[in-house]
Amino acid sequence: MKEELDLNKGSHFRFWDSLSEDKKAENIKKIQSKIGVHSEIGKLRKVFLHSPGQEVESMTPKSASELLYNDIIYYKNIVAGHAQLKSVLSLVSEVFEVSTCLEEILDLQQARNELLDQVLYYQGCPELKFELSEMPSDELAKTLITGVSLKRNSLESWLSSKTFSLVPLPNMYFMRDTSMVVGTRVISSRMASSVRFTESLIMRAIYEYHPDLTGHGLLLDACYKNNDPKFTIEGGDIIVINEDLLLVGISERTTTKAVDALVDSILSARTQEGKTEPFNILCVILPQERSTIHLDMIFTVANKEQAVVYSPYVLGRERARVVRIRVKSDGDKKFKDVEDLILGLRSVGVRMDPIPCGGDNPLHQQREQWNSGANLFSFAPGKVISYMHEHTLQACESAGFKIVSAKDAIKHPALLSSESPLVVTVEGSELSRGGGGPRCMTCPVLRDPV
Ligand SMILES: NC(=[NH2+])NCCC[C@H](N)C(=O)O
Repeated sequence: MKEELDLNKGSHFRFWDSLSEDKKAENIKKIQSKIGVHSEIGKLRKVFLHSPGQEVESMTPKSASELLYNDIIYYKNIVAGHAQLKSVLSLVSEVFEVSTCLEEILDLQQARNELLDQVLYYQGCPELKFELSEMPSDELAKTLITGVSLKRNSLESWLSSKTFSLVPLPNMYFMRDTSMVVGTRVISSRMASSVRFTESLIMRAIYEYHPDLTGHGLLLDACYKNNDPKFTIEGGDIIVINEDLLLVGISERTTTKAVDALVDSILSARTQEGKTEPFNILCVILPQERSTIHLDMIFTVANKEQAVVYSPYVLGRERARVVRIRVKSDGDKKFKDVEDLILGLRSVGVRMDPIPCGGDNPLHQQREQWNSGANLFSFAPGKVISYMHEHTLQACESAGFKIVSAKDAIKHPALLSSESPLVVTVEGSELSRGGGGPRCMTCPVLRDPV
């Protein structure tokens, strides 16, 4: 961001920085009931979702790829699939709709003012400030997500190739990427693509001001570190295995620079919390391809010792390189290449048996992975939500999971508390064309310990 605007004036986070170490530790205890994610599978208590709206229809075939979509998609066709996801999650957890939280913080004058300044400055349309600040909060929240068309009221705008002054946010329903809770703190993402930057500003403001969430420090404030294109980090690349182990994708979206900074932030957060045991990060160097934008496109945890994987990049000859970083509390770091992700996990005491996305046939593997078949979301140990991919579901069944459709689960919620591992399937043929699956659409805020 350019220099003139003081983006660090956010009151809560600045206040946090000024606290003594003892006060920070006290606050961390208080916030533990509000936010906390120490695994991928702990019983879900709070989760962010965004039910997609008209913003998804803002793109044309020409702009789709720039807006990070595989194709244009139709709002009507994705509503049902997303509603199934939301209904299932509402049966097991509190669901925060982002637009509602946004609306609520926009009632606070300071939050409204700061967020508007940041978004309009970043999008290069400060002239909209007056018009937008006069809007009621619900209308403003909607406008920030669906955008404002360019008014053709000058020669410059008449001849402009732009369609919008304030660009819409069609990727907003991929909640996973723009912020994340790791342990008891938040990482505010720095998006690799500018078309998603406003989303991360919105999420940062929500964590800063929303009464149900505020009260913690930021683990990494990457959102504001936006002068350096080599410093980007997105939630789809961060997988929390346990309190002492993270998996990180080094990808088109998450850079080594950002991960180095993350390691240092975790180290200082752990020091504040009085933790003395070493922690590990397994870094998976992903191929820079459209279908592997994030680590969670090739690996998601489905149960205590089971993960759905895209075998070619996790286990096969083309497998991704994996580097283990072991960090001691005195700051000593050891780097080591490990054989593959599964063995890397073993090397730090975690067993994960792979369930192959698409089964064993390379054709099915490629087709189902492309449509986010390896991207499952766990709402409790052994309870996952997946799109309907025939061969992946068969592989899950062989690995001991029962399959239940979201429709049936919504009609008979008792199905969700079955003893056996469960895959709940949602209709995703159209949603997946936005480029992600159930894990990408969810951002857990609070989970029980496993
Ligand atoms: N965690 C994920 N895999 N997210 C998928 C995000 C898809 C979105 N269209 C993007 O490219 O940013």
